[in-house]
Amino acid sequence: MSTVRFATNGNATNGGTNGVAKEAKGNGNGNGIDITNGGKLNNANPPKVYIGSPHKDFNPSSNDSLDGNHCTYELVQSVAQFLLDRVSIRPKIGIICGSGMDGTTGCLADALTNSTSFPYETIPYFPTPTVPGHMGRLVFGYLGDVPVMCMQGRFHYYEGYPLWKCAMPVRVMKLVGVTHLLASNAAGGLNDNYNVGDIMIIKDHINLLGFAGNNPLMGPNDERFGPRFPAINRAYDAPVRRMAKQVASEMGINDITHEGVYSVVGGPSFETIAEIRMLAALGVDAVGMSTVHEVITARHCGITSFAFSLITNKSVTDYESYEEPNHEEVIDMGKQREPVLKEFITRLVKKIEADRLSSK
Ligand SMILES: O=P(O)(O)O[C@@H]1C[C@H](O)[C@@H](CO)O1
Ligand code: HPA
Repeated sequence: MSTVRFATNGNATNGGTNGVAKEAKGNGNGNGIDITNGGKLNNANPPKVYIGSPHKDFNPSSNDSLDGNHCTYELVQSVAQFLLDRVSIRPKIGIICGSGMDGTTGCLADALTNSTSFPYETIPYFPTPTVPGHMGRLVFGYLGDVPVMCMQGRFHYYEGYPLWKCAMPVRVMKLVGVTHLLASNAAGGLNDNYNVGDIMIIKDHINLLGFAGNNPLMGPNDERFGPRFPAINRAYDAPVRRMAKQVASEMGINDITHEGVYSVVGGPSFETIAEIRMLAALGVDAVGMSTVHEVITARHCGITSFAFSLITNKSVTDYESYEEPNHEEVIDMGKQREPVLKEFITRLVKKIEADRLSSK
């Protein structure tokens, strides 16, 4: 595996030859309006849409930057171009590894061959993960002969990033050419039939953060990514879910594989007993702190999405219980299940690729 260390975050040192430094400079006044033209709109240089900027007048005076509260299509494009300039493979499948599956050793990303790896801090404008167990590398390579790009570590709302920024790498995937997203996560199991170590294929979600008025698509919308009001009722692709169930049968792990509803909470505190009981009453089978913002962002820009949870702990529903969930058990369970999950994902990736090529 080769590791690329070209530039520190936001400071591309390539002199603009790959479009990164050039794009990052914007037009000098930061709003896409040609001030040499009496402030009139210049059609060749339409105003930029500052995605994820619910603040002020959507007209930041500084250069485009992910440090502040805004981001543009052009900026995401420049990040994608930065990567495309440095790798030769063109993956159609993007993978996001959840807690415990993205550690330093034995993780899925290590299974990639002919790989090139970018620590997040070397990718312009990329956030950096702060959670133990989330390594923080973007790895391009082949998984069972299929080209993929793999996020070894993701971003959570509780780390302090707005949701659009947590999900920004999904938009980078889109502009790199990805058509299918596979996301994994660690989750607490609410369904009585689930055991620790089981896999839950996500068939739907309840976006509790969205109920509270927080969504990765909030703020101005750039139609080049997708529509203002995207449908999300078919977010978890049925054919890919069928393929995943087929994989589970082939691997002989049907008894530990389920299909269910995932709900996202903001974290980082785990849930109270009353909250778990409420979620169970709502029909939630597993609860976690990620994935939903990524899938919404992926569906918005037309990426076919699949996600699954590894049940790393059973949610506590009993006031008499002395059990407490903790992050260490989450990571331990991820490590224990690593070989099974690696096989599961590798086989699924092969099926998706075969299906993609046959339906061309
Ligand atoms: O990134 P995921 O959703 O796998 O991580 C879960 C949620 C928290 O980040 C952490 C709690 O232990 O695991
Ligand atoms: N709750 C929320 N997130 C989680 C859990 C949980 O019980 N386990 C792993 N991630």
